[in-house]
Amino acid sequence: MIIYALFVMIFVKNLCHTIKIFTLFISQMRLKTKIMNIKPYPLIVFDMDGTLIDSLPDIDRSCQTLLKSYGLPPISTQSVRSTLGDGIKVTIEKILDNAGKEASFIDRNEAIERFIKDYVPHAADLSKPFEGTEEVLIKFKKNGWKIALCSNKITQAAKNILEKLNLQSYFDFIAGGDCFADKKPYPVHLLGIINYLQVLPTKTVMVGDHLNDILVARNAHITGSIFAEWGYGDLCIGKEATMRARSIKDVPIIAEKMIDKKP
Ligand SMILES: O=C(O)COP(=O)(O)O
Repeated sequence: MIIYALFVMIFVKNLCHTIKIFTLFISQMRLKTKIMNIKPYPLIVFDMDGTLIDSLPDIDRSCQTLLKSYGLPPISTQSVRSTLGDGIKVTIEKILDNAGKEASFIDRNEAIERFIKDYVPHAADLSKPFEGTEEVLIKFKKNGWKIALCSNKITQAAKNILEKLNLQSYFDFIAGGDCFADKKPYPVHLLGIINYLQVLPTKTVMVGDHLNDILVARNAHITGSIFAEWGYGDLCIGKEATMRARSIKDVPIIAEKMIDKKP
């Protein structure tokens, strides 16, 4: 009887051990499959304002409408342009901070809401893609690249613009500044896109005209960045980028050179 009980105990112990090994084996197989599923597609990530789209006219119009609604005088388009890059919230704060004493009592949150209400539905009334944008997107698609947008704009505004300009279908993912826990230059914005598309940071290139675009590429440790010299940013930002491009039409050839396309 004792010997029989001993046999049962040994059998149960071995069975538990076997189950443990089997579970470990299954989880390792799952991990291997997940790693193998990461596709070798290269990814090109574009900033929007001043890189793909000349969006300043609509932003400027909504800024002037906002100032007028508070009885404040208009400001120059150049001043509006200098506030771009960190998203709408920062743009409105900067504009009101520069509007003098009369603007100091304006509730910033209410002003941002007022701006969004006017801007989002009209974000593409006057905006146009920079010359060559569509042919560049077609070229990337043909060459087997994934395409994403990484903008500090509100996602809905970015989508409205791409839809109205018939460019939305080229994008595998559109991530505005409200898409992840933080926005450019924080790496979570770009890494969120990379993770969503299941591609590799080492096969990703970021294109942009603002320091945030160059810094997000650096912070996310991707292949590198291309500074958009045709955009709204100061040309000296180009020194911080991996490469520079004079025109959007030069981007595909530069990006191809930056990426090692071997699997
Ligand atoms: O609207 C902004 O301030 C910035 O937008 P962008 O990231 O597309 O340049």
